[in-house]
Amino acid sequence: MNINPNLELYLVTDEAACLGRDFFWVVEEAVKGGVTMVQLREKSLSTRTFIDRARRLKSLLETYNVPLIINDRVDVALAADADGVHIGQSDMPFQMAHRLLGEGKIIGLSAEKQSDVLEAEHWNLSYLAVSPLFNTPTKTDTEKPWELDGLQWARQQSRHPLVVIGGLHPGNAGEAVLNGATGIAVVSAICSAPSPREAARELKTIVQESILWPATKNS
Ligand SMILES: Cc1ncc(COP(=O)(O)OP(=O)(O)O)c(N)n1
Ligand SMILES: Cc1ncsc1CCOP(=O)(O)O
Ligand SMILES: [Mg+2]
Repeated sequence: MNINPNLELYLVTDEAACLGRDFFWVVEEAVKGGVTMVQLREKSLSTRTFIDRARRLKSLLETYNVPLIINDRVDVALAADADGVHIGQSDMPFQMAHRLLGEGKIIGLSAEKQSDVLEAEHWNLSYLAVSPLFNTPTKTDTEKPWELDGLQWARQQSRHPLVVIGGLHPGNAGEAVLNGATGIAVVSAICSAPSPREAARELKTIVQESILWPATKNS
């Protein structure tokens, strides 16, 4: 697996946000709309059910060549032969996760405050998540949102690709990229959309146009 994945549009799953629709249908529609990476984020499943879900998702995503990331759980990532893990500041430390996973796996880390960004310079991350960028009802146990000025600061300080998460939607995705994000991660903007495929398509277009914007603005 390429440990420098395409981060443009990163879907973080939440079955409760799928409005009663089939979880795998929602993810597959999102992938058909242009999602470039998927994180399986499960907070209440048993370990066995988590592994079963991860293995099924892995075989679905393989057919689209889209990497699967497991939230929090290095053991589940190993059991499902996922492409990597996402760890936060209260999860397994980076060095341990890296040692257990070995080379060739994607490792992403959440930065919730300035000292997290500075500390992360020591590690070979695949990406650093600026988390949360904006307030979001999807996750409320967070530090203060970074907002766009905080994102600009993180962009100046960090050598890593930056993913932003928290409150992203079509109305603010472009400004996130223009202020330093390499890509955006979303839960509700895709999982709860009437059409996850169309929502993903719209967000992907915005991100890609914003990446190109400085180069094309005078052409
Ligand atoms: C892409 C991405 N960014 C941030 C998070 C949040 O991780 P964490 O702070 O560990 O919180 P939980 O998601 O585990 O509740 C994430 N999952 N993904
Ligand atoms: C998992 C996570 N980590 C930081 S904010 C968040 C939730 C983002 O959800 P939404 O895209 O619905 O705001
Ligand atoms: Mg976590």
